[in-house]
Amino acid sequence: MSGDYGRAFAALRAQAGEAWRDYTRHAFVEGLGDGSLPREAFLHYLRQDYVFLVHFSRAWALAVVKSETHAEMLAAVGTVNALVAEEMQLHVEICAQAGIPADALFATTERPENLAYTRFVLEAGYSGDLLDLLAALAPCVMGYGEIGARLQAEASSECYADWIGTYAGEDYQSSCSAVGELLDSALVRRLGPEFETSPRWERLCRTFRTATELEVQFWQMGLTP
Ligand SMILES: Cc1ncc(C[n+]2csc(CCO)c2C)c(N)n1
Repeated sequence: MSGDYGRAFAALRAQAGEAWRDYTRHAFVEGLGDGSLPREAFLHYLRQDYVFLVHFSRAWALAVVKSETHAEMLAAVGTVNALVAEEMQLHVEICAQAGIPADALFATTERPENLAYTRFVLEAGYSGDLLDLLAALAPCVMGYGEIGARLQAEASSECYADWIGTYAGEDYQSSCSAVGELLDSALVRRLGPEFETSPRWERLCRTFRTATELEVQFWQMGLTP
């Protein structure tokens, strides 16, 4: 169940092994699918996720800075816009319906698991190039694509159908494919067509795996409001 998110993603996902499974089949995820996730945990997750998206948008803005071609800039700036104008907006609306106003969202105290993840991603980009940054960003983007598509097919409850529908939807799935293409072309441009044989590949794999492990910690945090 890996969608068609490109060649590099398939290789990175395969080498992440157990961590990828722990992330995409976490108890929090299964609870979204069968409706057993307590509402309180979901709202706590959404509040934290709003703060996450603030920093994640900054990381994608850094991808614009680290781009070397117009095509790379276009892909990165498109993601910044989707995040700020759509995904963050969706969180504001869901939270407003649950009685959490927008200013309270922005003032949410960041949990350490949240801080660790986003600052790890930003640091990968600050001290590295676009490849280091994309290796840290990819688990988040493609993982939710994979989770959404699987839950859409398997979910046994309508409880979290909106959330599932957002990530299973055509718009989101095509943005995952676009990020997959960006990752493949950025790798070929910098490391050549046989990028898996480059001395840099192992470190990119490690960055991807660490970000995946931080996603697992983020779900775990969601279960403990
Ligand atoms: C902890 C956490 N991980 C991943 C996502 C999903 N996500 C974050 S940004 C983005 C858009 C493209 O980069 C998507 C789908 C999330 N919301 N929260």
